[in-house]
Amino acid sequence: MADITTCTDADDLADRAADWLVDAIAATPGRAAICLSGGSTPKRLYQRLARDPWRARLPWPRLHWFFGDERVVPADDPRSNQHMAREALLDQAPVPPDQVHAVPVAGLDPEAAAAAYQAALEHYYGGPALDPQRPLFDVMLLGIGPDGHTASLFPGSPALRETRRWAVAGPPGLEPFVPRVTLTFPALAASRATAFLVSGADKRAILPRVLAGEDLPAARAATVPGVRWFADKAALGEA
Ligand SMILES: O=C(O)[C@H](O)[C@@H](O)[C@H](O)[C@H](O)COP(=O)(O)O
Repeated sequence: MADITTCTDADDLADRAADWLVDAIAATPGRAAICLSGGSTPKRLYQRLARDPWRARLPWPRLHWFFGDERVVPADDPRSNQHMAREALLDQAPVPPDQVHAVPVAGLDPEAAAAAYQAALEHYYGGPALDPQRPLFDVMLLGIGPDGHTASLFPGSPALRETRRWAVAGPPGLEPFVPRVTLTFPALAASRATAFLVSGADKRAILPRVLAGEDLPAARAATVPGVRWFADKAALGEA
């Protein structure tokens, strides 16, 4: 049975997810890696983390920030996940700049960006092989698209079959139709704690399909033990 926190609305979802994240980090000793989701839903959560009470409760000097996927556009492009996260959180809080590990899209070559991100992940982790006893991330935040994608793992994408690399380039599956870099299932699964944030009536059709375990990327990513769901009533069809 899915562990779903039913939230009144997008603001309540952001409050509850922020509390969950702060508690998850408090339970993690030492350096901690938070992998941010893109899209629009998480923005409210990120804005909350930058302000009290959550700001005061986060151990900023020991936090490292990663991205579950990125649109291969300039870092200052409004479609960039890095751009959204910096505006909402990373440039608004005491985050050491070298602890933000954005997908390197500067050259705008998706394959090169994926390879560079893979190298950055391996450098942070300390090697190229994931140890199930030692997760890569401490917190993984994910969303679901109306087609059942998560990160930039879209239905039918070759990236769904990747078992070795942690980050790959891939085609867009939905707006914005720009090339993507995405974490793969092995990387998404390598997290101590995982939460899906699902808000809005446009998720009303896809959410029950994902929760039912249909063959969809978000459903596969949600098979990790202990996954949490924060969904508002609009997405649950209760509003
Ligand atoms: O780059 C992206 O778009 C995200 O990583 C993507 O996986 C997102 O989580 C879903 O598309 C849901 O997006 P919304 O939260 O905007 O509905």
